[in-house]
Amino acid sequence: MEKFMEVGATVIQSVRLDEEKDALIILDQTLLPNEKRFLEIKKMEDLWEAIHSLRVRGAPAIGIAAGYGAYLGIKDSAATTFADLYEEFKKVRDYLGSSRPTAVNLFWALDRMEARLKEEADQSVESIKDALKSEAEKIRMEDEQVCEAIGNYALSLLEPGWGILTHCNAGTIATAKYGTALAPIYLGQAEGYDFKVYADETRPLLQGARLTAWELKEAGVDVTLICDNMASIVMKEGRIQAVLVGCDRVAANGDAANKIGTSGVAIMAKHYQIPFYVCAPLSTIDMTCSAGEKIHIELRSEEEITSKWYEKPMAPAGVKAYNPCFDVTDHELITAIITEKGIAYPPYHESLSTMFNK
Ligand SMILES: CSC[C@H]1O[C@H](OP(=O)(O)O)[C@H](O)[C@@H]1O
Repeated sequence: MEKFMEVGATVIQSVRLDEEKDALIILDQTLLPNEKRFLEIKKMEDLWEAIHSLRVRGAPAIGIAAGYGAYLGIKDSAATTFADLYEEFKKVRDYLGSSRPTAVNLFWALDRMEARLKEEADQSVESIKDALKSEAEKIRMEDEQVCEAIGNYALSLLEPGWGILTHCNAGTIATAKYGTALAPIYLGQAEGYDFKVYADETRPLLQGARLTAWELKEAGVDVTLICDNMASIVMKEGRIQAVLVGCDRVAANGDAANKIGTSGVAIMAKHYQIPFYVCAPLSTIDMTCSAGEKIHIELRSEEEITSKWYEKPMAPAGVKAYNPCFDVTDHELITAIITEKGIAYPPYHESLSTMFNK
C-alpha cells in the first residue's frame, strides 16, 4: 500500500460506505476525466442505475458495490424474523443481479452476502444486519490485498523499460485499489521499472482514453493513448513487450471475457509473438462455466456507438449498429492467467483448479 502512495498515484476509493450518511459513495466514472464527482447512493434503484450505466464499473468494483448494496437494501428492513429478512434480501439480490450480466463478480459478491446471511440465521435481525455490513467491508478490503498480490505476480513476468499495452480500464478505480492489469504498473513504478504504457482508447465507451490514460497520468506513469486500430502498428514497431488486460469472467478452460476488442488484441499479440496476460482475481474465475461460449455477453444500446460521446451524431440517423460490450479471448491465445494465488499456465482447467485449493 505504501509503495502505491509513494509514487503519487491517485489514491481514490471509487466505492465505499459512508456510515454516517448511511450511503454508498461512488465515483461517477462516466464523468471522468473532466469531472471528479462522487454520488451518494441510498436507494437500490439508484445503485442499479449506477451499475447499469457504468458509473461504477470494472468487475471487482461492481462486486464491491453489490456487496454494500445487499447490506443497504435490507438495513432498514422492519423484519423481525430471519425468514422475513431473507425474503427481502432475495428481492434485493435478484434486483441488483439484473443490472449487468457478464462480470461474474456481481453474482459472486451477492452469493457471498447470501451465504453470510444464512450463516447468521440463528442470530437476531439486528446482528444479521451488522454481519452483512462487515461482510461487505471485508469484500472491499480483501480486494486491495488481492490486487496487490496480482500486481506482484504480474511484475515478476515483466522487465524494466518494457512497453506494455492495455485495453479498457483494469486500474485502481475498477477495484478497491491498484487495479488488476494496472497493479504491476504501479508496483513497478515504485521500483523504478519505468514502463511505457500504451492505452487502447477502447471504443465505444472509451474507458482506455477516459479512465486508464487519466489514472496513469495522475500517477506520473509514462502513458500514451492510441486508437484501438493502432495496436497492430505499435506491436510491429517493437514498442510492446507484453499485453496486460483485466477480465470480467474467466471460464474453467481459460477462455476469458473482457471488454470488446480484447480478443483482437490477443490475436495480434500472438502474431507478433508478444506475451498476452490476463489478470484475474479468483472472484472473476467461474469454474461452473465450462467454456467461453457459455458466457452471457452484454449487448448495449446502439446510441453508445452512434452518438453518445459526440456533440453531433457520428453516424447517419437510423443506421443499424451492433454493440456487444465484451468478447471472449480464446484460451489458446492467453500466455498466462495471473491470480492472487499465483500464475496459471495452460492447461487452464488444471492450473486454475489448483489456484482454488491454495
Ligand atoms: C478490473 S475489471 C476489468 C474490466 O472492467 C471492464 O468492463 P466495464 O468497464 O464494462 O465494467 C473490462 O472489460 C475490464 O477489463
